[in-house]
Amino acid sequence: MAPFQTLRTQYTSLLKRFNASSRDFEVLASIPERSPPAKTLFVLDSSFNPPTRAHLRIASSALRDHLNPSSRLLLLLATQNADKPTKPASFEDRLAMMELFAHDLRTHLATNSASESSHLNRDLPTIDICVTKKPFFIDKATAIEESGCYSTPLEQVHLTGYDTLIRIFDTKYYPPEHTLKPLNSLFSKHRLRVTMRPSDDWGSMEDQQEFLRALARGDRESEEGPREWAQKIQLVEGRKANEPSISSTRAREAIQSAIEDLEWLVSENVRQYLLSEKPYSAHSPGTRI
Ligand SMILES: Nc1ncnc2c1ncn2[C@@H]1O[C@H](COP(=O)(O)OP(=O)(O)OP(=O)(O)O)[C@@H](O)[C@H]1O
Ligand SMILES: NC(=O)c1ccc[n+]([C@@H]2O[C@H](COP(=O)(O)O)[C@@H](O)[C@H]2O)c1
Repeated sequence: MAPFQTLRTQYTSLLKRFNASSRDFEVLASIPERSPPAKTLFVLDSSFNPPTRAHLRIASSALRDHLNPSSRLLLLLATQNADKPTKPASFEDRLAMMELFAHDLRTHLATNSASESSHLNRDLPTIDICVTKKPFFIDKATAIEESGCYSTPLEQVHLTGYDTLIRIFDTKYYPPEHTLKPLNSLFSKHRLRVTMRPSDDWGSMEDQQEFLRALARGDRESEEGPREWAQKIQLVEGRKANEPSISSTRAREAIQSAIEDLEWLVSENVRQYLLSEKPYSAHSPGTRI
């Protein structure tokens, strides 16, 4: 692994090249660099601000469930968000942390799968560090398809949390008709694997399962969301009831006021980067407001 500052400098120039290009999607790095052709793409789209152990669980559980030597994981950073304005850390810090997270994830998979399945150790998935300018899932999926980086047709499995599923199904994002019809381009070829995220804001596990049952009953057909789409969405459990909830917000708060909590909020190399490079400090070279 390159030293932190080298990593950051590398991503600064890769990002500059991407921003200056007309491309909507680019693979900036692959870990390891050489890899067999992919047959299924798992896509974890996130702000990675910073990457957390929740992201680690989402990705590792998907990769373990669909064990296949030709599975590929894309860690996808969107440089434009559908709702949130850009805030620290800088994109180059986030990309550096994504690469460190990719190493942590591969170590986690190797360590935790040894007794369950010896072949995963040999065939740890390749992880691509990617960027897109597209904030919406329908456009991200098309940008990946059209990038020429992967053979086509190739199924994408987008890994999201329940809060993101709700926003994918919010017609406010689809002008001018404001129906669910634009999602057809996603569900005709691709799938969602959604981790439940019970909370006061998003409801209990039962409430979250009911969302999918309602779709399967045809409750969204009046908005042009056919019931068959429910078969393309897999809901999986996230944290156990007795485990604390993890989010990037919580990790950012821990940096300010409870630095010891970073141990269970983020993976080890990401923690080391946060402690050494201080990407959320007001004096960080890349801080963006
Ligand atoms: N604890 C979690 N449980 C389930 N899904 C999660 C969890 N944390 C993140 N995700 C999902 O991972 C994806 C990327 O997450 P995102 O970058 O928005 O993280 P976040 O922790 O929600 O960020 P922030 O706290 O900065 O709003 C989203 O689809 C989100 O729903
Ligand atoms: N309808 C959509 O496709 C839709 C809606 C809201 C957010 N998003 C995206 O989901 C991702 C996660 O969003 P947050 O970082 O706001 O949780 C971001 O890339 C964001 O742009 C997509």
